Amino acid sequence: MSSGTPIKLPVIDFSNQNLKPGSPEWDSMKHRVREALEEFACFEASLDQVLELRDALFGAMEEAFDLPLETRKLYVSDKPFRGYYGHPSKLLESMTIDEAQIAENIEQRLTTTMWPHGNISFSKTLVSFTQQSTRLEKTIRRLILEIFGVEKYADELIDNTNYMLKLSKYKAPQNGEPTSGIVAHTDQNMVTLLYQNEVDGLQIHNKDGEWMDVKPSPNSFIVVVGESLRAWLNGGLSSNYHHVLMKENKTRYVVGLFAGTRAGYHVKAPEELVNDKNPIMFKPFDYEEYLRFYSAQVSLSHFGSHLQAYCGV
Ligand SMILES: O=C(O)CCC(=O)C(=O)O
Ligand SMILES: [Fe+2]
Repeated sequence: MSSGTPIKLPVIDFSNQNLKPGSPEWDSMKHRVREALEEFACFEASLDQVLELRDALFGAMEEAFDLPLETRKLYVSDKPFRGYYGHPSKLLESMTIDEAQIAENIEQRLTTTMWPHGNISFSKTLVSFTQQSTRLEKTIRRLILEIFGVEKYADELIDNTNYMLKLSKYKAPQNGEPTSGIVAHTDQNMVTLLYQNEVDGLQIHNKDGEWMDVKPSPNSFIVVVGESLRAWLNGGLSSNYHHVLMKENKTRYVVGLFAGTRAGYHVKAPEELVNDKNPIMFKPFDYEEYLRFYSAQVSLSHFGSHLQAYCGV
């Protein structure tokens, strides 16, 4: 296990809520996002507004996870969501929310699994967090599509997005030795945003295949490109190899927002990105169907590019 070298990822500020596509600020962010993704397949997106939720979010997670269960992961989706991400044994609750019912649903289905009598303030915090982070993700995806000159597909792609919120706790190492929190992988979805408490642990591969410690600021999300976006862009971006190594003697809490595509939507590179020099890399696939294949491969401890094995051309 590698101790890792500290790295400061490029930080791109998304706090301006009036940011308009086509404005000079938008164009300069686009260039910075492109540079960051080419170099690291990863960057920090800062959003000052999230600081208002920080104490409430991690405070409630500490309380909620302080129950007999070892690990708690909760899944929230803003559209009907079936299946799971990762190991089903770790799935505590899967649920759907829609704009109108978002607060009520979280209240009833999510917090009651942690607090038998509900927890209104935590549900409100989660609703605000979901709204802030999904909005940020959509902006980032628009910028990325523009980088590749295919922004005309942004609405369609975003409309076919399924969001999942995963709340995770990583226990401090028991005997002082660095302990694996999550094994090395690439994300299989489109884009992931990670928001953590003050305890670091995420490591990413740099271009030379060395592990780098990621140290995000309190107002930053770590943005990770997944395999589905790589496939949709016909290999235009790489997806980032990462894992979690727990080194500090403290508990780490992370909220991850996973943007994937909904069942029935075929992930397929637009024709603009396919030509003689860049032949199509993956056959069109349904993300949810692919996830079933992926989960089976992972539980058999098979490594390598699962997407390549599933639908590589
Ligand atoms: O906890 C983290 O920082 C990373 C989690 C992760 O990589 C994942 O859930 O896919
Ligand atoms: Fe991941």
